[in-house]
Amino acid sequence: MFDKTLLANKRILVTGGGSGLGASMSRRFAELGAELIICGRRLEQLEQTAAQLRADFGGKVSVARCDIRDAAAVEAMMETIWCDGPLDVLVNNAAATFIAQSEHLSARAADAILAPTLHGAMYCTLEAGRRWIAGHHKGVVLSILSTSTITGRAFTVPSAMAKSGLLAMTKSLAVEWGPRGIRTVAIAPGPFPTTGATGQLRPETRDSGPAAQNPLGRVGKHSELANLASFLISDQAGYINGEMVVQDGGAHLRASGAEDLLQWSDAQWAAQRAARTKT
Ligand SMILES: CCCCCCCCCCC/C=C/C(=O)SCCNC(=O)CCNC(=O)[C@H](O)C(C)(C)COP(=O)(O)OP(=O)(O)OC[C@H]1O[C@@H](n2cnc3c(N)ncnc32)[C@H](O)[C@@H]1OP(=O)(O)O
Ligand SMILES: NC(=O)C1=CN([C@@H]2O[C@H](COP(=O)(O)OP(=O)(O)OC[C@H]3O[C@@H](n4cnc5c(N)ncnc54)[C@H](OP(=O)(O)O)[C@@H]3O)[C@@H](O)[C@H]2O)C=CC1
Repeated sequence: MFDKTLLANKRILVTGGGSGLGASMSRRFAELGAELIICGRRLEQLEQTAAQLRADFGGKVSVARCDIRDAAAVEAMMETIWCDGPLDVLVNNAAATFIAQSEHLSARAADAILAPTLHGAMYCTLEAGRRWIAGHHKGVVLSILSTSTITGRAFTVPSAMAKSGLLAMTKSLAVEWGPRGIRTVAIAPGPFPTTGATGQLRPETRDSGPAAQNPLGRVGKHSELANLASFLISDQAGYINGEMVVQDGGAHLRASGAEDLLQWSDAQWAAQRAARTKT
């Protein structure tokens, strides 16, 4: 689909690049010639993904153990990265969510979602952006958002709020940082099976799965998202700025993806709270 050198000479940080969609994007970027840095909280998971990428594609892949909720840790990670040269691309991928009745959300629960999803992505963007501007270096920020930015989404309100905030960041910085040579773009994926999404959104406990609800009758393939991401961060997309591309098979045109949960009984919600998974 792409020239094998599409991302040659690009140095890319993928937050949450050790697993899920972050790992799938990292894989495609490495295949297209990029140098990668992947970050997350679980060092062993990062090392395992990096070793596989090195073995498969032979390029340079580094890992950074970093909890992006911690602004000082993000700053330290960026300092370390810049010691070897500037990044060219930041992919804000790491995020958290779970389904819950909003009236049962404690402040700590709301913060557990907002902290990595909104604040963490913003810390990463500001740390990369200020270095690009100081060094007169071009950059691209790709943020992985959600169609909740268009529809809102019941039962995952902090996630919908965080993703909508990042869409505002994407549009605002397109204007503010565009003149500095920095593009900001986003993808709104529909359902793509991952351990994290399955664990937190519990499709197996819901009436009809995300594939059945989708106009195309299926969930997304990781390769589809990885290819879209590769295009958006490449120079071929050099005139796309401030845009969010929806990749959901048309699902959001039909419903937000949470309507089935309106039928849940109090007993089902109690069971959900009791069975909550932790990653
Ligand atoms: C493929 C299926 C798709 C079907 C639907 C289609 C629509 C798709 C659109 C999806 C949009 C976005 C998707 C995603 O983001 S998917 C990625 C999800 N991945 C993750 O969440 C991974 C990262 N997760 C984590 O880091 C943690 O699991 C998490 C942050 C969620 C919680 O861990 P943390 O250690 O921070 O939290 P604590 O255990 O300390 O708890 C803090 C407070 O939060 C409350 N809590 C935690 N989990 C739950 C829960 N499941 N339900 C209710 N409350 C929860 C916890 O009780 C604490 O509060 P209190 O101290 O007040 O008790
Ligand atoms: N899968 C889907 O259906 C959809 C996904 N999305 C979005 O796509 C992106 C990827 O989702 P998906 O792959 O499913 O999620 P996963 O839960 O599978 O992966 C999340 C990744 O983020 C990392 N991460 C989580 N919290 C932190 C933190 N505080 N600091 C650093 N890294 C962290 C995790 O690593 P570690 O645990 O080691 O920290 C993990 O590698 C997210 O932005 C999500 O909102 C949007 C719509 C649908």
